[in-house]
Amino acid sequence: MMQVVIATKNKGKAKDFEALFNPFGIDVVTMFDVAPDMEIEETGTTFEENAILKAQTLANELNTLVIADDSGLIVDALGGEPGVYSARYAGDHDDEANIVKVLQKLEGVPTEERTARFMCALAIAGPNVETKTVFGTCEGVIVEEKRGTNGFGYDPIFFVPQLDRAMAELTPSEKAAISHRGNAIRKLSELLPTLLQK
Ligand SMILES: O=c1[nH]c(=O)c2ncn([C@@H]3O[C@H](COP(=O)(O)OP(=O)(O)OP(=O)(O)O)[C@@H](O)[C@H]3O)c2[nH]1
Ligand SMILES: [Mg+2]
Repeated sequence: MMQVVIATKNKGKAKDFEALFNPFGIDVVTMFDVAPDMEIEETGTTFEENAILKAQTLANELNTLVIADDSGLIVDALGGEPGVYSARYAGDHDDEANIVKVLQKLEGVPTEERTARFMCALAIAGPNVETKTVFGTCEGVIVEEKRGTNGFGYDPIFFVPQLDRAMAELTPSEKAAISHRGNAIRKLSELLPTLLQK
């Protein structure tokens, strides 16, 4: 079976990538499988910088083609926070604490001002290719209470007007069809055939 290596240690992201790649008969391999002890410090100040950093570091280590995802939530009323620091906004990878912090900061903010978007930068790096980056977004509104149990991160408070449900109320394939990650992958897939020929 064909496989793609993703430079991630986030199990929620890995599930998103499975929903995106498995329908094409492609297996998803993560750092848990190929580099469980490796820690990549995200020192960049943009999604793009961190995605490139993660993709190149793992690609150099494995000498193979690697995709990395750096992503986050941008809330307009919070001046773009939590942004690049989404995973560590309240506590390090503490999804529940991160949600509580966003909801507290938005207390009293009316629905029409609770607009937000998920951003995803995907970088692809490998031994014989020039590193490439693509971006995907998904527009939404931050609701006042959690809804649904699917997905990860901020999905329970991210309402998708297009589907009239929160991201955490979508099935993995429904999320894949509209998410920032799905939109970025669809751009990357246009580049993949050229990249893989090199
Ligand atoms: O509700 C969400 N649905 C999503 O679809 C989503 N995508 C990103 N995020 C948030 O942004 C952080 C990424 O930070 P991030 O790119 O550094 O990833 P990470 O540290 O979790 O894993 P890794 O890939 O770096 O190993 C994540 O932890 C989440 O808080 C999401 N939240
Ligand atoms: Mg990270």
